[in-house]
Amino acid sequence: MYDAPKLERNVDDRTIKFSARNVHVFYGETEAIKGVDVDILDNTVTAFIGPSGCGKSTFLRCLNRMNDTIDICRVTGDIRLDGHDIYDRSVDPVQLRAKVGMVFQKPNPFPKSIYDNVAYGPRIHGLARTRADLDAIVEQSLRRAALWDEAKDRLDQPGTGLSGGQQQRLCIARAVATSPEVLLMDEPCSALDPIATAQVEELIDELRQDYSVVIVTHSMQQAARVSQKTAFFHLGHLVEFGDTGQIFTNPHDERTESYITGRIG
Ligand SMILES: Nc1ncnc2c1ncn2[C@@H]1O[C@H](COP(=O)(O)OP(=O)(O)OP(=O)(O)O)[C@@H](O)[C@H]1O
Repeated sequence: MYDAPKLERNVDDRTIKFSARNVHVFYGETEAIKGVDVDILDNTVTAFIGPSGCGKSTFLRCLNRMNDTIDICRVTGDIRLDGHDIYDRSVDPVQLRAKVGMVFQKPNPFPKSIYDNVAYGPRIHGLARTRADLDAIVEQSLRRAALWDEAKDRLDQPGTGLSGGQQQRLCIARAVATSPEVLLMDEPCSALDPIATAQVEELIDELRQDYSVVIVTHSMQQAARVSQKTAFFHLGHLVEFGDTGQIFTNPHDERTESYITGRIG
């Protein structure tokens, strides 16, 4: 069983960041996402939950076109970011991914210094005119990722030399360095110990002041702790989407109830 979630999360009329309609995803002939409609709000943490293989990561990857990198994967339907079709031919997926950053399950810093890990995105996107600009972006990003104090005296040391939790915060700093509007997180704590997990969860709560955050998690406790909105996926369908408190205490669909009470999944 899970701990009762906090109920009131100030979910008001925030602006819609992503709007997805009738999204289907196929891997070859296999349909992994079967007609998903959802609106994802700004300044909100949205959790994607559901049993293994239900399509959470697949749908998450639609939001920054990471599925484009999988040859056999085909996405249909309409996904808009701030009203603009992200699958329009004029959209450059590299630019899109700067706006819609991603943090993966396993911390994956580049084999470079801490500084260069964070500076990488701003350099390739030409976001800094001078070294001082770049220094400022690196410092601000590390501060946002709650890593500055631990990293400031070792910026020239390899990112891979940090602890697992620090590496994940470095990956978050790297993602925020390109001034994204949305952060996608695919089980960002699954490789972390409980203390590092708590730090990253606290950080996620802070990040929503500036970003729309979407997190895939296997942990219902984590979804209840960090999110304001929860989407329950099952067999490629988005079965239920609503305020996190409602989903966990008063689910409307039987399948959601079965999952959160541990009967399926
Ligand atoms: N690269 C791929 N090629 C072929 N099939 C894939 C690929 N990635 C995912 N799938 C299939 O798509 C379906 C959804 O997988 P997905 O990883 O999105 O689910 P998930 O809910 O994120 O699962 P988990 O919680 O186990 O990570 C599964 O049946 C999976 O086998």
